[in-house]
Amino acid sequence: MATDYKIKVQNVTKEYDLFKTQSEKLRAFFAINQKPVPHFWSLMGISLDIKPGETLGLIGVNGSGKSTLSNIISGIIPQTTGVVDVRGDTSIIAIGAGLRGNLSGLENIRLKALMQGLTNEEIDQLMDDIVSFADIGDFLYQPVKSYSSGMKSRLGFSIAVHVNPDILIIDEALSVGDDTFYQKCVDKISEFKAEGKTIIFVSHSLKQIEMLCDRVAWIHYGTLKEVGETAPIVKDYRAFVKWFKGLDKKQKKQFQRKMKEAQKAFDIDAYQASVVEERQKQSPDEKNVAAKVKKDFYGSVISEKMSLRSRILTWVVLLAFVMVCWVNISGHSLTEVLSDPTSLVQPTSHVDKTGSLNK
Ligand SMILES: Nc1ncnc2c1ncn2[C@@H]1O[C@H](COP(=O)(O)OP(=O)(O)OP(=O)(O)O)[C@@H](O)[C@H]1O
Repeated sequence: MATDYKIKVQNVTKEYDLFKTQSEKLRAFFAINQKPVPHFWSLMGISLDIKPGETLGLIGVNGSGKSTLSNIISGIIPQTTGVVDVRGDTSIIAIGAGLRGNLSGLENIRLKALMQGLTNEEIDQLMDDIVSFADIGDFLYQPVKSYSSGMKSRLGFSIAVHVNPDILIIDEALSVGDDTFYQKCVDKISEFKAEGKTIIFVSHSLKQIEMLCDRVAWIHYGTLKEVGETAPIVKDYRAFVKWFKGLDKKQKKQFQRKMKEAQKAFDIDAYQASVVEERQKQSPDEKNVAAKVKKDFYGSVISEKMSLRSRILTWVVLLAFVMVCWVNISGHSLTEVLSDPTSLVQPTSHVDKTGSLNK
């Protein structure tokens, strides 16, 4: 069946637990954390369709959630709720995304291409093109951790555009290259556009956005503020930036604090209820709306937190493991312990060669 979208994002949220230490994280995992952990909602319900062959720009101030959204679409991180339907292979270019610091540039090319599903023969055929586009000279043989951000971006961009993805996601990767490389990238993006590929372009450069994007989504502190034709959205965003710049230092801080507080206080259940209400209003005859919305919210999501059932199961497995170890150490047989658990705390008795019972 033909589809009218290449990527569908519906009611997508992303929650982060703001743990202070690793042990706090571990205790929360085993549900033995007493202190409540503050939460932060990086995305608070984004719904958006991206059409096949379009270039969609993502704009917004620092920390608004652009990278979170593009990472969810490219499958790097899971969403907390919502549907993300991506119809094709994605390749993401962010500064250093997916590059392994301890491997050389050459090894990274092979690894990333293999991960994109290419065979070794296909990689061998592409290798010269990738190397020549990246143009990083002998650094190719050095570990990527020694690269500058510009070099990482060159390598990442070159790999991503040569593995021939259906969907290209470019997250700020053009902001760190020099002019020559920038032009090469723009030409490559235009080539992709002409081939009818779908592109998501994240950038703070409104000039680049205006030059490359058919439509723009303005992400504003975790919400989708506006989406539509490039010119009017960029105009509105410029007006917001001008307004913000006009505030004094204290007003700016206050505004940012207010927005971040709202992201901490976001109530996912209230949001879900509002989606149910909206859907009921739109289609009053539809049955089981609440159940359907619940399925849309959580049906395609692998929870990062353990459910009560999983927690109980984990504890049972752990206790069983400790018990088996204890039985082993104690010298009693398992059947003996199962029939009389108190024998675990009693000394082992055994029959010696003469047939007498020793304790
Ligand atoms: N792993 C994490 N743990 C906690 N908070 C996170 C994590 N990753 C991102 N965030 C928070 O989520 C919010 C959105 O971050 P994101 O990187 O998506 O923003 P952005 O719009 O891409 O910002 P920028 O323009 O600066 O790149 C930020 O407030 C950030 O601090």
